Parts: sequence; C-alpha cells; structure tokens
Amino acid sequence: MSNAARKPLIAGNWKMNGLGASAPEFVRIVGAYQGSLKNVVDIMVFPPATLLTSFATSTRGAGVIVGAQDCHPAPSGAHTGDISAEMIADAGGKAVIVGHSERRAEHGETDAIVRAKAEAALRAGLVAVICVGETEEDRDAGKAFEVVERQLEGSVPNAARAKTVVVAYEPVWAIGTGVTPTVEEVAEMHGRIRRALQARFGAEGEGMRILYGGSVKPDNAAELLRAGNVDGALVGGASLKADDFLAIAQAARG
Ligand SMILES: O=C[C@H](O)COP(=O)(O)O
Repeated sequence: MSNAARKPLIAGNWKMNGLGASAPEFVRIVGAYQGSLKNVVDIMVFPPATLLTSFATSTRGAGVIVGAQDCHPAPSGAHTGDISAEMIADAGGKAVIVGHSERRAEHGETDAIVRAKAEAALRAGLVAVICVGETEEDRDAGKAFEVVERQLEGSVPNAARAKTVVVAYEPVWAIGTGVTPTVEEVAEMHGRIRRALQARFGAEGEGMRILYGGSVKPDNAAELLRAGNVDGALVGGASLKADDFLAIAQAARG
C-alpha cells in the first residue's frame, strides 16, 4: 500500500499552552478546514484539557477532531488530577495522545502503562495516538530501531485497528530543537514501523497511519511528508499558530 492509500493526518499537540484567549486560533483552523482541506486531509487538535469542551463545541459538524493529551487507564476512581478516556469522550473528545516522550520522561510512563492507556482509549471509543521514539543516546548507541520496535511491541494493544490507532514516531532529540532526521532516516524508521505493524496486525497494520513528529514546520513539512510510510505529522510548537499549522496541513495535500 502506498502513502496515497492512507488519508493524511495532521495533528497539533498544544502541550501545556493555551488559554481561553487562544480560541480564535482554533476557530481559524476550523474555518479553513471546512474550505478546501476537508476532503484531502484529516486534522486533529489536542488542546490542554481545560479547553477540550469549548474546542469540541466549536468544531461540531466541521470535521476537525479534538482530543486530549493523556488519559488514565481506569474509567473512574481515586486518581487526583487525572482524567479518564470516558471523561474525554464525555467532553466531546474523539482521540487521545498516549505515551508522548514528555510523559514517558517526566512521569515515568513505561510501555505497559502506555498500553493500558491506549486500551482505555479504545474502550471509550477514542482514537489512540501512540507515541514512540528514541533518545539521542539510543541513536548514538545504534539502538534506535531496537528501542522503537520494543516500544511498539509494548505500547500498542492487541485490539489495535487501522481506524482506531495511529502511531506517532517522534525522535526525542528532534522535539522542540529545530533539528530533524534526514528524509532518508525518517523513511527508514517508518518502514521499520510499518513492517512491525504488518507482522503483528496484517492488513490492519498496513492501513494504520504513522505520523512523524519533531520540529515539523511549514518550511520542512512537504519534504518530510513525502517520505515513504509518512502518513502525516504530529506538530508541537508550530501548531499554536493557525497560519503555520494550516500551512503544514496544506503541505499534506501532496
Ligand atoms: O507532540 C509533538 C511533538 O512533541 C513535536 O513537538 P515540536 O513540533 O515542537 O518539535
């Protein structure tokens, strides 16, 4: 299956950024999406949880998917400060990021925890965007493929299907640094991820979208998105400005 058989997906992760005053940026994304983009690219936006409901309300009917940046594995309970996948769905969210490297590093999330969170997402009817990626140390030690394949094996649930799971490859050393792997390096890693997904999930693994993330900007998006098995991007910093994010979405048109 070529890239063209999978609808591109551009996802914006706002991380811990955004106040009520940021809503107009999102409204501009929704407006532009309804114009020319809707038929050629899927768009997801992951605002902080405080903005989830208002963004979900403003996108209703427009097709931009809104999601959360994390969820707890349990549906409810005594877990102060956490939110469950069911709560995200109740708030109008349709997707959730799990296993982002910032959560793995800052909150000690293991592959088993990430998998439990992805399973919670599927239980609640959300799309799980499961992040994997090696550190600079891993890459320098020649262990990038091994690390990413181990994360995939440990983090992706057995129930994963093409419509319910998206994999995001984000080399940790490329996040927020302005440094990216070469297009060849991205294609090589995405090819490895594709083969691992196919080996485990067959045709469903062939259809699963694999996003690249890490310093994607309007000026490098087109070449990164042309690489083999790159089905879209998970964008951090450049997703905070509607113009930049929409320029990246335009680049996904091919
Ligand atoms: O989730 C998004 C990624 O961590 C990429 O962030 P960045 O585009 O700011 O490098």
